[in-house]
Amino acid sequence: MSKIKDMLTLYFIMGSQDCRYDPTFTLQEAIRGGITCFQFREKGEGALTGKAKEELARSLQKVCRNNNIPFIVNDDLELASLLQADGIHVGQEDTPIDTVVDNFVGNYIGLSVHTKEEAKMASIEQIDYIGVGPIFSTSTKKDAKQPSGIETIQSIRDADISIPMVGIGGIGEKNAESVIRAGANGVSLISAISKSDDPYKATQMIKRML
Ligand SMILES: Cc1ncc(COP(=O)(O)OP(=O)(O)O)c(N)n1
Ligand SMILES: Cc1ncsc1CCOP(=O)(O)O
Ligand SMILES: [Mg+2]
Repeated sequence: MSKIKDMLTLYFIMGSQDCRYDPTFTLQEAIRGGITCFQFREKGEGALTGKAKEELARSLQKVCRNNNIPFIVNDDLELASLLQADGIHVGQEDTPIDTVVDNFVGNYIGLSVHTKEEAKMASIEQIDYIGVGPIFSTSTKKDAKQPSGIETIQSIRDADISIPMVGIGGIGEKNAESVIRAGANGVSLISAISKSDDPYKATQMIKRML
């Protein structure tokens, strides 16, 4: 399997606003449990901004570096460039992909898509993977669209779009396998790990399903 597909297997996303415990501890436990990639997404109610956001990003990046886990920054092209992150993830309403391609020198560019039509519109040669969702209902992202179900993943694969893909939104131990069966290369998730009372065990349980 390709390096990027391996990397996407268990893609953990979080920011301080999502965590039950200290974010650095949460990330360390998730890494110990078997995540394969991390996205720093400091966003929403209670999120840090400015220097505090940058400092947290730097310390989480250090944890990733020490454990050979790719460190991806959500939305913030300036921060991703400043930190020389491994990747950046943007959505349909974020910085346009052309601008990201022209300004970001890291390895990976990810794009969110909600439908098969958006996946078809994506300039596949400019991006490394897509994040498809929300698949199931989520209370983590307040402005999330309606959940589409695993059918969207199936329909993207049926349309012969073979780009590496992760599902996102409401994914946990009970439904992770169905997302992979539908054709995704991995699952990305926030609360199933970040809000768990035992992030290490929660990660392990999900990893077993993949
Ligand atoms: C892997 C992955 N997939 C999708 C998203 C969602 O991105 P977006 O729609 O831009 O929403 P925000 O996360 O920015 O609120 C993601 N972050 N990661
Ligand atoms: C960032 C994002 N994009 C679509 S759903 C979502 C939130 C996923 O969080 P959770 O895994 O807690 O449902
Ligand atoms: Mg975004």
